[in-house]
Amino acid sequence: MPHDSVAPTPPAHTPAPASLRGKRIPVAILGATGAVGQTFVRLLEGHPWFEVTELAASERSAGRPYHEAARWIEGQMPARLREVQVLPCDPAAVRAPIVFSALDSSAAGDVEPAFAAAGRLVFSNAKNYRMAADVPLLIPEVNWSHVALLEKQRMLRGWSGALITNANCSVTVAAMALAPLHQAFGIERVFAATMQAVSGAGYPGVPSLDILGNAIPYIADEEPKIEEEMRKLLGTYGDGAVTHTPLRVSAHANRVAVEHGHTVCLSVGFARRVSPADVSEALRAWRGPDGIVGFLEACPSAPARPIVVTDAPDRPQPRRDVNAGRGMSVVVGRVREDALLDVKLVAMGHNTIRGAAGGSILNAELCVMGAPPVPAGLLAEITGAAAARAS
Ligand SMILES: NC(=O)C1=CN([C@@H]2O[C@H](COP(=O)(O)OP(=O)(O)OC[C@H]3O[C@@H](n4cnc5c(N)ncnc54)[C@H](OP(=O)(O)O)[C@@H]3O)[C@@H](O)[C@H]2O)C=CC1
Ligand SMILES: N[C@@H](CC(=O)OP(=O)(O)O)C(=O)O
Repeated sequence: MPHDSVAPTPPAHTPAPASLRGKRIPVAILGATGAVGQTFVRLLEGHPWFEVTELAASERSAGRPYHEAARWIEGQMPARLREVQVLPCDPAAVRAPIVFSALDSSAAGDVEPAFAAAGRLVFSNAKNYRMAADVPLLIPEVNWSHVALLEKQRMLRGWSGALITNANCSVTVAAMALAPLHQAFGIERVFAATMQAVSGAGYPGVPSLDILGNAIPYIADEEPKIEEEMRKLLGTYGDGAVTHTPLRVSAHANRVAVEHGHTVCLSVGFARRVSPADVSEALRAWRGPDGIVGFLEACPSAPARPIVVTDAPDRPQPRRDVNAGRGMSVVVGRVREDALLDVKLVAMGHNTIRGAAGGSILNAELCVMGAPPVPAGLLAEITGAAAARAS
């Protein structure tokens, strides 16, 4: 299939924004021992703008060298981090101005606001604050305009830092496929059935005897998250708030014996007559909102194409397509007429890269670039305060 399907590698050496003055920004990873935390470590190793300087996790891991605290899942742990001592998730112990959170939701609720209150720019993967009215829930190509919420958030909460969230991994895959169609034609109804990889359940996750040779038609809390987050992601920003789109969404969430890559089968009903050919054309042309395409092109983690459309009758497949765009592209195929709604299609994307760590890193890259409407001076304020703390 003609797409840029390659294994994840450190990002290309994109020129850094002038504001960095040749220096990389120190970043910390909270929840660094887990499946998403380790994906952050892998993706950030060799990153041209960010340098992982601190790793934090629970009290069970704090004080131990990283190689002892983390059971490394994929490839090799970067040698330079093996002996780094894991810190507790406490802003008094972790100094970096930018914090990537891969925390379990049981910890994220208290820890993430504590870091934002302590002047850090927090990029969260946890579910806790995604639906809060003053918290941006971002997929850059889908709804970057929602980052404008930060202004209100910092004022209302009195935070010198800020909190930005990522969407649930299944809804990320679905929303990337639906956003171009919603913008072009207006979607009224969506039926979504997922087939979700085991890495979505974290480490150690689902017991092997439950999942091998099996499919489990239940993932706790997943279906309401898909339905609600979709309406916020596809909503519009104006006057300091995001208006959720009045889309009717019905989701079925299933766990399958796949390592990485969430597949979502979608049937879509539009406000007007739309053909499969119209859908394919809109998906192929889509790059995201005009205002940020130039910024995205300069981001080391952005894929050349956010959506890769395939005409092959049996794709996308996680094993073959999950690393498209270094895990940052969503692959869409099987676009065809639907007897119940209008058009149906299949979307698949990497759950721990686009659906989690890679998505957060892309959000951070756009903030570093100051891609509008990021509040003016946000990064300078946060890194300046960090420099003052360090001196
Ligand atoms: N896996 C995926 O595809 C996706 C995951 N997410 C979300 O990302 C987050 C991380 O997921 P994942 O990596 O899969 O989960 P894991 O269970 O693999 O990792 C959880 C991490 O949280 C840490 N942690 C747990 N409890 C505490 C605590 N009380 N205080 C501090 N740290 C704690 C763990 O540290 P320790 O090792 O010390 O226990 C570990 O580092 C979750 O919120 C998840 O919902 C979002 C999208 C996709
Ligand atoms: N529930 C997802 C992963 C996840 O952690 O989602 P969330 O961050 O929305 O809880 C899965 O199992 O594949």
